[in-house]
Amino acid sequence: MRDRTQRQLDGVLAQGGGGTHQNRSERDTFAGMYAERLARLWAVENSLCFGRLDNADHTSLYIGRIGLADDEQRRLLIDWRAPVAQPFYRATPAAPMGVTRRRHLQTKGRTVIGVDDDLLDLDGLTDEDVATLNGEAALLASIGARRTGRMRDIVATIQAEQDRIIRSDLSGVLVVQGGPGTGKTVVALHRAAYLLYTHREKLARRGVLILGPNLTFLRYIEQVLPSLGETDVLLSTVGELYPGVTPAVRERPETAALKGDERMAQVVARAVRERQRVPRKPIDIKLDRYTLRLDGRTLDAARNRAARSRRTHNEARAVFVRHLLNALARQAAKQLGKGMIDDDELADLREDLRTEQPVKAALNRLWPYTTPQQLLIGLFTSRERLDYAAAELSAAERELLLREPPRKGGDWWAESDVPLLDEAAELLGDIDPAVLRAGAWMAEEEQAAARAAEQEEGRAQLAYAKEVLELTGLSDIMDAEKFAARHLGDEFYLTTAERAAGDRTWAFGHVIVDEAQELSPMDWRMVMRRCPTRSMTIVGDLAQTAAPAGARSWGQVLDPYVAGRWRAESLTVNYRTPAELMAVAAAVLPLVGPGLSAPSSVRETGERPWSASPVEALVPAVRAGVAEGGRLAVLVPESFKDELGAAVAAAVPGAVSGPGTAALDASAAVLSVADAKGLEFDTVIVVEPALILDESPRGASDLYVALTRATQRLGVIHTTALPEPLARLERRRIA
Ligand SMILES: Nc1ncnc2c1ncn2[C@@H]1O[C@H](COP(=O)(O)OP(=O)(O)OP(=O)(O)O)[C@@H](O)[C@H]1O
Repeated sequence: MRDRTQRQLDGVLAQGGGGTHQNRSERDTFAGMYAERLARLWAVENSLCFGRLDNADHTSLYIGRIGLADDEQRRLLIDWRAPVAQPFYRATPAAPMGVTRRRHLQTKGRTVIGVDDDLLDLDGLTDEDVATLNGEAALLASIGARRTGRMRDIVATIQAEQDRIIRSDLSGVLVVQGGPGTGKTVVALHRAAYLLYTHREKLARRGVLILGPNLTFLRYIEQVLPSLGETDVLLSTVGELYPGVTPAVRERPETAALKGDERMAQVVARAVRERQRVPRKPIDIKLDRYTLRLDGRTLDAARNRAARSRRTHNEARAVFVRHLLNALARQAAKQLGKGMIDDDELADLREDLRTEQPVKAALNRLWPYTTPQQLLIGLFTSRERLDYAAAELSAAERELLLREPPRKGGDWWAESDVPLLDEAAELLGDIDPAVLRAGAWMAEEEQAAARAAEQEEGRAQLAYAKEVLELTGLSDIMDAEKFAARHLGDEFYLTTAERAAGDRTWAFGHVIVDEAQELSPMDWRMVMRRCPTRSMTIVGDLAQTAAPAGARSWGQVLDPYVAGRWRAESLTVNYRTPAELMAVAAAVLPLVGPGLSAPSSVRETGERPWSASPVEALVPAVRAGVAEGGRLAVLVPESFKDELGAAVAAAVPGAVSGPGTAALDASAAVLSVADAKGLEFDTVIVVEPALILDESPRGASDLYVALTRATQRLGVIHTTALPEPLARLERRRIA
């Protein structure tokens, strides 16, 4: 199939760029399609075939990452998402679904290196055999394996409770609550692949959005989907959802919490109305031949008419302007000594006035075109505007919102601003493209930003062109720049996901939210706008909520949108953390809140978690941990991050400080708990748990998250006394 696709692609590209526009665009479409198919076929190389089902009727089926048929259309391999593959994940001895044996195949390249059977035909088996059957060996081999720094797919070992979630209906909102390590992330990713496979028609055009907690996490999971065979998926954080803004400012938790509060929707709405306020006193507009006056009544009438038009602010401006220009034209006619004038004359006068500089200036002041950025900067840097727009907040709260204006070249946006920008964009609406192009109303910096975005686009096109040429082996004979100019028109080369990423108003076919407990009410308003059909999968753990504006119950989050219409599933088995470690984490749960229960671990390792003092023992402990092999993380209080990061990175070869791709690939990384959200490591060393506990209002959740990141070994290093639940850890002397 690869050879055939490669030949098809070569054929299309060899035709060159001539012909009519339509010919070219058809060729481009085919080239894009073949290149994508080729990439997909290369991505399934590892464990292409991982299972076999032997049926009671003596037929067999092979299960794999994708489906394959031979030239006579005989099925060679069944895609894991196909309905006939379902027994591979669901059949049990009690309900064998027509299957007598399920075989897991382990392969290296094209060689089978092991098989592992579940016998589902129970004749001749003891009760004990029956109780333990369910692909345990394959599962245990998979979860006990060393971690690579990237999440792997689990198509070969999906468990029955997970399979039910993966194949659940497309429509409606599905909430999956599950403790740490229960596979929420991995199940959500497989669900995306399953839905795109099963509902290709519906979803490919609209795409699927997957939201994760931070960029490191997205790097951690991004390879899982292509290896499952999907490309119409946009991975993003909530902070990246507003095109053109990259939040980089860290703010105080109280400020973030307030900005996530749903009262902010009212604040933004009032800030927009503030831009439409008209003065009580009349305004005089001096022109060459006469002076015109706009009195309070005329202004009020124009404003009310614009408001009643129910258009967005920027769109309603036309209504406002037209009303005022009419009033001005009538006055001008009077002053020019014309008695009654007809509609045509009025229209001429109006158009003359429209281009008069003093008139333009007055209209701009009265109802200014406004971008979401301008609105929020104007609001948060002016006490007066805040007093007006945020009158319902307390004085102390308004103080939290007040900020210095942006400095040239400096970062200004924080993650919690993003849903506010989105809210503002909804109310402000688009600015007429002709006005935008004229650009005069834009601040110089914004014009520069628009130019930079254009250049960035050009660079992205070029990079893509190089990639295609390399993939197709044509890079020696074709110049990437020429290729980009000829083949990559405005839109052609964009996948659904890329188009969606650049469009704030894109409506996705399905939205998956991971670590959903962290989203604030304002975040949810934005996310819901991206999914008008409310076809969503929401996965999270209320015991892990760290964000001050995060969720305390799923009902509280969802009832405002889909009251009584969402369904809940739970995952109860922890595939990551061994029982010895989970016992320690579970002891911390009562500090998080009443009534929470920990998931049960699927395996024991015999490795007991330990504690050691003082903090100076950290470097030798990291060295010893690295020597044991695998990947290690040191999880520290936010306030110690830089200092301890620098110390460990300087003393331990291969160790890195802080999040990012480097942290995923390093043998040891020093991270805050927030950086480690959703990730896992072979060994974890938690530093100063008492400080992690005290550092934020949700410190207990942070500590719980930290203690559940390890797949093998856990240590705690401290100088400050240990919190009570950790007091009985086995003491270790670090030499
Ligand atoms: N059926 C399975 N087969 C093999 N490995 C699995 C299976 N289910 C989960 N795992 C593994 O368990 C680990 C935890 O999964 P995942 O990260 O999805 O959990 P999570 O519920 O999102 O955890 P957290 O809430 O702590 O971030 C991963 O390494 C994942 O690959």
